[in-house]
Amino acid sequence: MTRTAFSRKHPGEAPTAGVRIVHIGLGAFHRAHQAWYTSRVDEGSEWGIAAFTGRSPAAAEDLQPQGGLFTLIERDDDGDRAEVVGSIVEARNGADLTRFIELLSATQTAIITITVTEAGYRMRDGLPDETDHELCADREWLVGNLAGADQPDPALGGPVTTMGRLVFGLDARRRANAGPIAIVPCDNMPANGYLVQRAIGVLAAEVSRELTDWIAANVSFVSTSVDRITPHTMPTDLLIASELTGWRDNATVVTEPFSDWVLSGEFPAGRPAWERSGALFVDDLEPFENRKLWLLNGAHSLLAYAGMLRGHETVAQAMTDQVCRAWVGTFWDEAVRHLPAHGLDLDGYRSALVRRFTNTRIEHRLSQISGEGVLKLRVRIVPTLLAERADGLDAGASIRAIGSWVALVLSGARLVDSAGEAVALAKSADEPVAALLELLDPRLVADAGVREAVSAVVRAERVEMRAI
Ligand SMILES: NC(=O)c1ccc[n+]([C@@H]2O[C@H](COP(=O)([O-])OP(=O)(O)OC[C@H]3O[C@@H](n4cnc5c(N)ncnc54)[C@H](O)[C@@H]3O)[C@@H](O)[C@H]2O)c1
Ligand SMILES: O=P(O)(O)OC[C@@H](O)[C@@H](O)[C@H](O)[C@H](O)CO
Repeated sequence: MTRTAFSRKHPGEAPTAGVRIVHIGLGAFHRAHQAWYTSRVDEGSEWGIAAFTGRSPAAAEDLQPQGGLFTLIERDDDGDRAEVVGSIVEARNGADLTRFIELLSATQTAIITITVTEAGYRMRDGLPDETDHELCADREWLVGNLAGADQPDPALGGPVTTMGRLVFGLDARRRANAGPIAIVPCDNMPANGYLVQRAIGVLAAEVSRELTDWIAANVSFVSTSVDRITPHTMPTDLLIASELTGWRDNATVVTEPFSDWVLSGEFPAGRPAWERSGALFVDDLEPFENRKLWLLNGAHSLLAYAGMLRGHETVAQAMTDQVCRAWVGTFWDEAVRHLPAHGLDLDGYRSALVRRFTNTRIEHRLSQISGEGVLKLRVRIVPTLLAERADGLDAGASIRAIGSWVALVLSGARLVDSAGEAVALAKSADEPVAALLELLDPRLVADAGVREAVSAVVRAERVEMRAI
């Protein structure tokens, strides 16, 4: 598939728009979500996306020869529907700082969206992680290279982390006097806009007063709640895509029909009319993000750890296990007690989640969800657990989720985690359960009831522990 060939066959369907959106983190989710939302409302081809990979250049290498075009398969219980999405007009290696800086220095660039996973922000306790070696190196580079009068040449290299690259890019925009811009993180983290604002604020303050002032006057940080279950693409999906579209595509993405995007914040240089494809713009994001992070992502993490311990491999499989399903129901009962009773249609949301989780044709692997447990459990499960305990309740299902993670860690299961060193240290502590809980939140360790209940889950699981 190439853009020229596609346009020839479908005149008018995929003209190449100029770049107005820069994206960082060219994974499956960006393609199924922000790129798709944009493609549905950009009839005038005004809002082209230049998408940069977060780390490995592989996604750009697949997409660039296709001119950024890719097939999105919407996979429902009763079939697949494919469309070719044309909103990504450039796919770039994230290390291509020359193009990145050029685009951020251009007035027409109005928005930066980000999907680099929770770990990609390299934050710890709400601040840039001081123990992250790459981030420390980037901080040194920023201070050493941006404080002077001349802009460093991006062709000679520069930061490697997302936050480092953003600060470099914003400083270039300031120097180019290219005007305001909105930064729109789309990862599953509470108050993600504020988080990025804080990280960038800390790094920029180390660079110069001019940069800090310019950011305060010109950069809007938009917080978002994003939703569309998008598993990793399987090799057979590429064949299915070419059968459905007649195009050979190396960058196919499979997703569910459902999608949701709630945003809060300003777009000082304009934006696509995303509301026409269903996005919701609100003043108060928190109830929406808690509903999504706790009910959907919390249940996902519970199913991942408890389901893996029970031998399941996918969300849909785990949902057919009545034991797992009952734990999910109880977890939802716990979580909804701490959400606003009105305005969120919690019953409808839960019913929809059951339908989405039991879509057997979506192969969403528990192992994919199980990664980054430390960061994920903190925002997906711990808030409900603490709120339940504060109300004098046992928080049994929240404890099941965390206890299952602890049991898996102690069983030696290979769980991907950027906090892997700290997890390994905790695992070898005299009291590993307490040390692992401490990593998630010190308040968990301070509650003897939680410690005992988690230990009970671990003891019960270890009896039947299989090699994983
Ligand atoms: N997949 C989903 O169902 C889904 C739904 C909602 C939100 N999200 C959010 O999107 C994120 C990405 O999901 P995906 O499906 O695109 O995953 P993916 O594995 O397809 O892509 C991940 C992207 O993040 C980049 N990345 C990973 N670690 C990084 C790091 N440390 N620094 C910089 N970049 C890094 C990768 O290079 C890649 O571009 C999720 O972590 C989540 O926060 C995903
Ligand atoms: O993508 P992750 O690894 O942050 O989390 C795994 C899933 O819980 C997540 O991707 C959900 O499927 C998604 O948030 C649904 O919108």
